[in-house]
Amino acid sequence: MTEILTAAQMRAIELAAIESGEVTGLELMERAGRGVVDAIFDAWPDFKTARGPAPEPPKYFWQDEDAYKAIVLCGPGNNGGDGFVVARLLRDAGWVVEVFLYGDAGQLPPDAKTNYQRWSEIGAIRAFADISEEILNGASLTIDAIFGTGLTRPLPDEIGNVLQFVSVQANSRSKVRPPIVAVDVPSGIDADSGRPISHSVIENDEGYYTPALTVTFGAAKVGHFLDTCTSDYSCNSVSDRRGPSLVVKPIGVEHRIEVAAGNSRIVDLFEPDKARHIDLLGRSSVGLNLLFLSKDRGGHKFSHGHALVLTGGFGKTGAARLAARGALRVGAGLVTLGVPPNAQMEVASQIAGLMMTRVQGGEALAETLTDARLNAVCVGPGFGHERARALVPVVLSNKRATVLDADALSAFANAPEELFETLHENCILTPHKGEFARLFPDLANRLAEVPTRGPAYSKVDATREAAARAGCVVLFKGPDTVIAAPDGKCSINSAHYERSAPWLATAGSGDVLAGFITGLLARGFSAMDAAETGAWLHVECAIAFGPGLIAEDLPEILPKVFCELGL
Ligand SMILES: NC(=O)C1=CN([C@@H]2O[C@H](COP(=O)(O)OP(=O)(O)OC[C@H]3O[C@@H](n4cnc5c(N)ncnc54)[C@H](OP(=O)(O)O)[C@@H]3O)[C@@H](O)[C@H]2O)[C@@H](O)CC1
Ligand SMILES: Nc1ncnc2c1ncn2[C@@H]1O[C@H](COP(=O)(O)OP(=O)(O)O)[C@@H](O)[C@H]1O
Ligand SMILES: [K+]
Repeated sequence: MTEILTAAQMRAIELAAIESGEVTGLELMERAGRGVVDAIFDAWPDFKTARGPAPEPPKYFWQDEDAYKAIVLCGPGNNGGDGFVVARLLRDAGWVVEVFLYGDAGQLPPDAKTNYQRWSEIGAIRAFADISEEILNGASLTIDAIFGTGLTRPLPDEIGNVLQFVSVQANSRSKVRPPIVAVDVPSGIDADSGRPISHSVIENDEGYYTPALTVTFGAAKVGHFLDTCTSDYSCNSVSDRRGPSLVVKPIGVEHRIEVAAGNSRIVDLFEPDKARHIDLLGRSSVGLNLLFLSKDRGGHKFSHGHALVLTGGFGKTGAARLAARGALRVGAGLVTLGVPPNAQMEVASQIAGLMMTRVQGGEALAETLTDARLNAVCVGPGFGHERARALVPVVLSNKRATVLDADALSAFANAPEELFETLHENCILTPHKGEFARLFPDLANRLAEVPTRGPAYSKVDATREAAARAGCVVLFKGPDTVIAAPDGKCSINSAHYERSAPWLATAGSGDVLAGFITGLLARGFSAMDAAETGAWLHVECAIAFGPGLIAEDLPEILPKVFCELGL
């Protein structure tokens, strides 16, 4: 399990470590700064090997035209303190370093002030007002140590303007610009929601600035995997991989995080509500479920579940066929398509391993569902609103494990409460952003408001509220898919950083996801386990296939993914 933390949780863990006497705040800051410099050298090995140790006297640096140069932007809190440590360590490694401080040095918190003073003994500190385009462009690297987890309100213009410039600089596709390294969190982004706290920089056509590398400490923060924090504009990628990188550097508080993940005492110290924990899906978190994906050696098709995927009418059956193929590939023993008579020929001519049965209206569906072996249903892809309004209530009244996707959601835009009343705990709703807004307009509006303070309302908050209201699992799709259960259990399936899978943005990929989840329900997975495992496998398939992916490829690459997982 990879637990990711809110800013408040991280602060509590840091405080507990300091109060226990195990470590001082100053030492944590030193480790954090060291972690940033190590991550920089890992990401760009040339930066380490091309320069020797710092020669003396310091003024020599300013005359050394070949030395790498870093601009370090320090803020008024401990994030700025980390920046002073980074400045000192880079200087020790032979770099020319220029440091800029926002705010009054006299107001710095104690550890940051100590590091400010240490830097003052060896280098100059200038005000933000002195930053120019020329200075930023002349650097090999810019270090953003302005704000981290302590951002609480909109950025002052003085900082916003610098970030505005930095964002154009970092995002420019036409020119190679110096990369930006964010310390802990890109400044201006709220660590809990991944959203920028209001400033004109967010209006920029180029998007918010994306650091080539973000280095965070102890554990990743929830916001690293949500919303704007994951936007992928940077052309200054680390080494040969596309897109931004996130590195988590240990600073010695990790055992507390592990204890926290184990829900033992320390967790109660700072977060009594265990439903506030958020899991980042990874191989380890779905590992146990993967064991159950293997088929029983002595089993037969009926012992692996029978999924029913309902299709739309003539010319509209492709989406359900994609879902059905996904359900079969993921391991359901049998998959039957429930087809209206006008689409029978269309479907019959395009399937082999799948079965088909006629489902015209509610009565026929009720009759079909008298077969108790049909233990999971997928309803919605390519369905049409009329058919959805007629059949969804029948599906739900039969209390089968059910995935509701696409039109099964949109058809209830005018009366979401009607739908919520009939949902049960074995249901999963899989809305994309538009479908989510139709069913939960107030939550979507809240999510769309420009935040003016941190912690900002997040996709995690919205999905949790939606799940509680609907009374079932909600899987809110996107590159930052959030999955929540009514009891508050929540996870993020991130398709970012090393799991970046933009090829999933292709027609029909959501239908296959609905099919994967339905297949897992047929295999007996609980709603939450099916949603998490299905979503995780979906991204794994996209990564395994790579560029050029279309929805049809997803089920076909699944055997390779299974094979690599050792199934
Ligand atoms: N947790 C850990 O284990 C470790 C954490 N470490 C580091 O500490 C960082 C957190 O430090 P932090 O709490 O001091 O917060 P930070 O982000 O520096 O900013 C707070 C300052 O900014 C100000 N301020 C806020 N918003 C503002 C705005 N819009 N415009 C203007 N000012 C604004 C705010 O002012 P105030 O609200 O108090 O008036 C306060 O002065 C964390 O990200 C990591 O880098 C490591 O050193 C060691 C291990
Ligand atoms: N940029 C992206 N990176 C990763 N996954 C993405 C991206 N864009 C979309 N997805 C995923 O692709 C799927 C698209 O589903 P959906 O919007 O329902 O499309 P469709 O209705 O065409 O199937 C979702 O699972 C979503 O999480
Ligand atoms: K920062």
